[in-house]
Amino acid sequence: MVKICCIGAGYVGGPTMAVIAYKCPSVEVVVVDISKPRINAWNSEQLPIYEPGLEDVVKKCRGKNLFFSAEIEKHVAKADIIFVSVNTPTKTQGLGAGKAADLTYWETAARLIADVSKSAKIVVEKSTVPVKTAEAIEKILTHNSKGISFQILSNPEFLAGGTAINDLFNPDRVLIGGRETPDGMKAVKALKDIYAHWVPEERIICTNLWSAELSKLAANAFLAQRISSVNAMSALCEATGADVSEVSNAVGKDTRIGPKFLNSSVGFGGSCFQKDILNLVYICECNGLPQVANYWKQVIKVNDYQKTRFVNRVVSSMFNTIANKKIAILGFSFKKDTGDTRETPAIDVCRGLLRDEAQLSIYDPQVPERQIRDDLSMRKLDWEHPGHASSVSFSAPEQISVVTDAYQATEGAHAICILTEWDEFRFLDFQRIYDSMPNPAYIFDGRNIVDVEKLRKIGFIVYSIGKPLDPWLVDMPAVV
Ligand SMILES: NC(=O)c1ccc[n+]([C@@H]2O[C@H](COP(=O)([O-])OP(=O)(O)OC[C@H]3O[C@@H](n4cnc5c(N)ncnc54)[C@H](O)[C@@H]3O)[C@@H](O)[C@H]2O)c1
Ligand SMILES: O=c1ccn([C@@H]2O[C@H](COP(=O)(O)OP(=O)(O)O[C@H]3O[C@H](CO)[C@@H](O)[C@H](O)[C@H]3O)[C@@H](O)[C@H]2O)c(=O)[nH]1
Repeated sequence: MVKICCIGAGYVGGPTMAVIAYKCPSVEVVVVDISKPRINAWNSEQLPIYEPGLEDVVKKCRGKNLFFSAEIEKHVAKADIIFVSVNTPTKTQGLGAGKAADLTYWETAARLIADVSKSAKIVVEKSTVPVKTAEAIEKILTHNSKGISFQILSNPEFLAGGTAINDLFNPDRVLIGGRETPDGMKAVKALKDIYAHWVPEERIICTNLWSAELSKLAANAFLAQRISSVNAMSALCEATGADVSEVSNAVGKDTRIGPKFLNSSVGFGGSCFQKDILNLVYICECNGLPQVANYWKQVIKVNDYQKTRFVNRVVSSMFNTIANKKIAILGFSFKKDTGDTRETPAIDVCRGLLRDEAQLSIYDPQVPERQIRDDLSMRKLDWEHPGHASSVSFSAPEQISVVTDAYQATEGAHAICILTEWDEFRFLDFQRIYDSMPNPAYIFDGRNIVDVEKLRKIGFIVYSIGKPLDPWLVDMPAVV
């Protein structure tokens, strides 16, 4: 029986390994983590992450061929294939701070593998890492390994939050990079055989190591660039009377461009896009390519601009003062169907509103109050000026209340900001909400999910990103 061990039981390690176990009953999969609470949660009724379909898959395999354990050394030693799916955040200090990937967790994992291994291993980079990381890992393993053979593969993950299980069941592609030596090719085949249990062969792409590592960063950069492109257009739409949805539709009909990922929004969030682009920028700079670095940096700058533009729109529409006004925040996670708040645009938008002394009443169907409060009070790295002590933090707990339904959040509010596209927000009783709010009652839709005409008929002043402006907003002072 092939034995797989995955180091890192997070958003990627957990779901990915659960699907491998589910699709390959003849393979034993153990997911290990340094966080005991996380492992306990994986072994409980309340899984540590929310993903549609995940619970079902886990329950079908857990205790049969899928195990979660904190005994890292024991399971690493026994495994044939070791996936490393630890976090690779942006470095916050030292060389490359604000851009480079922090590989501390990765290096710790690699050293542990070298220490405890007594037989040949295939080590798979599942985390997103800078190009050439495999070379560094190879050095750590071979210099500490008492002659044991290690093959390093790059097998980046492309799942998206909220659709992880579907993405893993039906991936557009599985990418495997390996050394072009007989042993390297043998290792690639061993991993390919795992995925071949359910992924059609033509969707399993095999490349050299560096192409696989770079393709992951490139894919995220291309995706984020599409969003920044459409968000940049949204500002121009508002200035000219064009409608960004019509523009996206017309542009996306070109088969060379395609319709996906052209939804204008308050900005992209999530743990990957910003981190991976900054990582790419750093790699370009290290390779003497400042023009290429600046090109990609602009994707993040436009994203920051979009969030600031949204906040300024709210403040300027409300006579430049929101001090002590109640503002309802609907949605805090970085997208619907996930409780993940990493880099969610809601953090920056809420902080912007709090700085103008608003009173926020926040509701999200999946994010717990503790998480929201931590996110809003945590110091946040200013990626452009990482050396500054100004990595801003915010703490004014009395300005924030976190509530358990949308009607509670909106009752008595001067304005509503929709920051996540949860389906339930489309079906709210907006007449009831309007009747509970003082006049003028505003809705700022950062996800373009409401029926603007219907809400204007009720009496709301509605702002939708990139849509023709409400007559009320036309003469308000320009934003950023
Ligand atoms: N979240 C996503 O949707 C996504 C998608 C594709 C790729 N990725 C990449 O996958 C990697 C993991 O992301 P994630 O979202 O799962 O992170 P995560 O923070 O949710 O999980 C990482 C886990 O690794 C554990 N860990 C860290 N060091 C360890 C060690 N030495 N030994 C054992 N456990 C250790 C942590 O305790 C944590 O539970 C990152 O490189 C990320 O960029 C993430
Ligand atoms: O048209 C769009 C599409 C997305 N978004 C936003 O973009 C962010 C990221 O969304 P998405 O890409 O769907 O989720 P992630 O979980 O961040 O997934 C991305 O990042 C992962 C981690 O690397 C990759 O594996 C995935 O392929 C890649 O899509 C979210 O805030 C979305 O609301 C938009 O604003 N407009």
